[in-house]
Amino acid sequence: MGKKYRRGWALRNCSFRLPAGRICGLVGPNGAGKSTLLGITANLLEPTAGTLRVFGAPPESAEANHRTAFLAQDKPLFRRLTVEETLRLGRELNPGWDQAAAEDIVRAGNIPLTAKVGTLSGGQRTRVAFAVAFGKRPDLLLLDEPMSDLDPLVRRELMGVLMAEVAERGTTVLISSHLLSELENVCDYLFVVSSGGLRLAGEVGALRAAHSVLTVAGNDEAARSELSCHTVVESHTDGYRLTALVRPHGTLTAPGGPLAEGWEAASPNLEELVLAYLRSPEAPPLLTRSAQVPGAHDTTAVAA
Ligand SMILES: Nc1ncnc2c1ncn2[C@@H]1O[C@H](COP(=O)(O)OP(=O)(O)OP(=O)(O)O)[C@@H](O)[C@H]1O
Repeated sequence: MGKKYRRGWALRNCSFRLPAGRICGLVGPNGAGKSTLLGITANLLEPTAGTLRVFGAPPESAEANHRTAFLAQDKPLFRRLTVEETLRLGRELNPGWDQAAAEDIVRAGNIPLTAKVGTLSGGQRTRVAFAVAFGKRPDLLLLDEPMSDLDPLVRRELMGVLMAEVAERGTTVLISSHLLSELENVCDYLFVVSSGGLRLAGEVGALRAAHSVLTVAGNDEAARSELSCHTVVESHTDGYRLTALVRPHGTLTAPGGPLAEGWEAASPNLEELVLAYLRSPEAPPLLTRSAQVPGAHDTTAVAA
């Protein structure tokens, strides 16, 4: 699946799958194509090439629309409506609407139902947009940098609501964010995009297990050449230690393994993994088996 704007391709040759029931972090630098991917999934944009399927159906189908809720980056709400009227609109547009769930989220922020949306702070508006998205009781929740204007306590609270919802209902979530530490706590699946292409996709645990952070004292060519039997995603030095993120081939630390004495190996956290791939656009992409679309070319499957 791909999307071309007048300036060029925003996404290109994106064939991947997001299995249903996952909470997937969508990560990448500014302009990588994250909002474009979410917009196509939410049926606000059309792909230029290839196809995207939501629950196996086209995004424009009634089924996909009915089961999907999208919280866009700019949280579009009608400024002249009151909070109460906004929730009523949600109720009228969505057959499965859960008024109690939506009102609970609004009330927890002490937002009067009679307040006009245009008079709310940015964070309060985000809370109302969250309430509308959750009130829909979606099977797929698309969140585009949802937490950026929220204070830390509210972030934690709404993340808690998100986790409870997902645990209770098995909702599939695709959430874009630049806050890697926050994603690490909630996501069990990860997509890393850069320059319109997918770099990493799969279960966070499997992606971490497929990589190692290797360090060694010094900074010489000999040390770098010892890494050549592995796929080196990225390496850097602070002048004293060489650090590399690699996809190891074979056992690293076993006696007689491919690394000489002095090397230390550790499992990367999500932040180390993402940063290494973003720093090295030339590193080969990695999709775990569950993220691949078997036999399909230029097809993206969400909640499949
Ligand atoms: N309506 C548009 N017209 C032309 N180009 C666009 C349009 N929307 C996005 N683009 C371009 O497509 C590319 C991807 O943009 P997109 O908004 O999907 O990135 P993003 O990963 O969400 O970025 P950010 O992290 O800054 O929100 C960028 O180069 C952007 O300039």
